[in-house]
Amino acid sequence: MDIAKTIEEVRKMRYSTPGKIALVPTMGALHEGHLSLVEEGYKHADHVIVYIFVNPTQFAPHEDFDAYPRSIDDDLAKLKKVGVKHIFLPNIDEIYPADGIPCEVDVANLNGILEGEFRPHFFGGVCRVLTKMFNIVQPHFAVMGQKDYQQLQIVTAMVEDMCMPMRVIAAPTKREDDGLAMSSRNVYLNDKERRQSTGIFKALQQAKHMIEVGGETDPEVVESAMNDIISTHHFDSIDYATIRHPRTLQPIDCIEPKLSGGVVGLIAAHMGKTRLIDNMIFGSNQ
Ligand SMILES: Nc1ncnc2c1ncn2[C@@H]1O[C@H](COP(=O)(O)OP(=O)(O)OP(=O)(O)O)[C@@H](O)[C@H]1O
Ligand SMILES: CC(C)(CO)[C@@H](O)C(=O)[O-]
Ligand code: BAL
Repeated sequence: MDIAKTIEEVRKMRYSTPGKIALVPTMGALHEGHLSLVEEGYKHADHVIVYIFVNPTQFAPHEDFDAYPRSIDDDLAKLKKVGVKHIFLPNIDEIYPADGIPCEVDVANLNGILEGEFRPHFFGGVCRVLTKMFNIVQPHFAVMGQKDYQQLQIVTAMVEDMCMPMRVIAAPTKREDDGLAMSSRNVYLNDKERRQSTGIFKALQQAKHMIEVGGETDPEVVESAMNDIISTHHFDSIDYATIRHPRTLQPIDCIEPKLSGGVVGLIAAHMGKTRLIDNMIFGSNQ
């Protein structure tokens, strides 16, 4: 495995590697969801570069930057097993030099809502680090997970609107057998919380059934059912459980079954000290 630690090293790695390059951005603590992004990368590109960087600018001071799970040796072993040969593992100073003058990258219509309302630092930090990483590595593709649906829409919009010469590829959400979306933060859940946490998937499944089988068109009726299911699973609080337009992420008046791309159900809720998010597309094939 070739591990680049500096911008100079990763550029050298990237330009001495012929063919198409897919970049898989991660914050480490890798699970099968991340490995599925690698697999997707190899469908489109000759080489996959994975970066591992816990990005400080997307965490608010009260959030879990220090506690965020870190397991570099384990991560590298997992990547080796799925055939990844190119890793970028920068330290914080390499990406955010102390004498750098910070720039903001703002996808204005999408940054302030949903996740952006509850984590105001989040998308500014994500867009900033990804702009840096995309410019550093200059890949043909970046592979990102649908689990972080709003992040995927924002990064896709950023790449398109800023005419970055690359394409964002969306990879489906990998789930545990009981439906819980895989996430690095799932390790925070104790056994009881882990069992209750399936409430989010169950709420999304119920919404899917109401829309696709029951023909429900009123978003408020579906949102109310999702909230009820999450509440019965003893979540401590719900940040949102909502039905939105799949690209603009704006609220909709009516769930129009023929709407191209369907609608998206998005949930963020707190189970103990763990904040979980998930989403599902409904009605896209009708
Ligand atoms: N279950 C999953 N299926 C597919 N992709 C995923 C899954 N979980 C995360 N990803 C994707 O992996 C990339 C890196 O995400 P990240 O390192 O934050 O992992 P995470 O599991 O989402 O962690 P966190 O618990 O911090 O949300 C993102 O593009 C994210 O959407
Ligand atoms: C895309 C990302 C790696 C940027 O730090 C992060 O937000 C994540 O892990 O989803
Ligand atoms: N999975 C997105 C990274 C974060 O929640 O900080």
